[in-house]
Amino acid sequence: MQNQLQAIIVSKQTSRWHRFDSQQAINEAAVQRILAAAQEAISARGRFSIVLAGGGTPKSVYGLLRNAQADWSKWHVYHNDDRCLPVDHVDRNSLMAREVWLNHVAIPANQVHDIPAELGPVEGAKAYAATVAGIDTFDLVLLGLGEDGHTASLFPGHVWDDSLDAFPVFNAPKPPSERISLSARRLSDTREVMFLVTGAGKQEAVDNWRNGVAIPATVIAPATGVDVYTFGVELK
Ligand SMILES: O=C1O[C@H](COP(=O)(O)O)[C@@H](O)[C@H](O)[C@H]1O
Repeated sequence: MQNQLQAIIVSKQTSRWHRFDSQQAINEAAVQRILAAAQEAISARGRFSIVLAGGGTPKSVYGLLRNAQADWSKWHVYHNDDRCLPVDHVDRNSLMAREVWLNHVAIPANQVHDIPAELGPVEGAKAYAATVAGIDTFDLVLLGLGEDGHTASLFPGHVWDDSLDAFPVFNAPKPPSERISLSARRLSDTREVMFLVTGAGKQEAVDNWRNGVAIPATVIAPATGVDVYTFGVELK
C-alpha cells in the first residue's frame, strides 16, 4: 500500500493529503482510521459520533464497515447532507448508508439519525438542526468532494447561513435541486475530518483546492485540520 503524505494550508484550513495507489488501499486505510477513531472516542468518552458523507465515493468503505468488528452499541451516526426525496428513493444518502452498512450492524436504531429530507428543505432542516443542537463536538466527519468543488451540499456560488447548524438548499446544480446540509461551522466542530476523493473527474477541484482557490471544501476548518484521502487524482 502506498500512502504519500503532504500537508498544505489554505486560508484557515490545514489539509494533509494522502495518495493511495489503488481503490483497495484507500478503502482499507479509511476503514482502519474510522475504526481507530471509534476505539479512541469510546475509550475516552464512552461513545463515538460520526457524520457520514453521501454520494457514490464512500459506498465501498461503508460496505467494508458492514463486516468489521466494532462496539456498535456506542456508535451515533449522523449525515452531512441529504436530498429532498422520499425515504425509499435510490438517491437518498440515508438509504445508501442503511442498505450497504447500517442495517447490517448492531447500532441501536435510535442512534442512527437520518436527515428527514422527505419533509422538504425548510421543515427538514429545522428538524435536523434540533437533532444536532444537543450534540457536542463530533468525533469524526466524513466528507466527499463534487467535481465542482462542493462538499456536503455546500455548492460554489451559494451563500449559506453559518449561524444555523443545518440549512435548506435550493437550486443545487447537482440534482435534486432541493437538499438539506449541515453548515460549514457545524461540520468543522469535530475532532477529525476525513475527505474521500477518488477518480479523475475530481482533478480540477483538487487542483483548485491545492492552489488556494476558495472552493466550498476549503471552508471546512476544524482546529485539527483535515485529512484528504485520494485515489485516481494527481497531487501536482
Ligand atoms: O451530492 C453529493 O455529492 C458529494 C460528492 O458525491 P460523489 O458521488 O462524487 O462521491 C457528496 O459528498 C454529498 O454527500 C452528496 O450529497
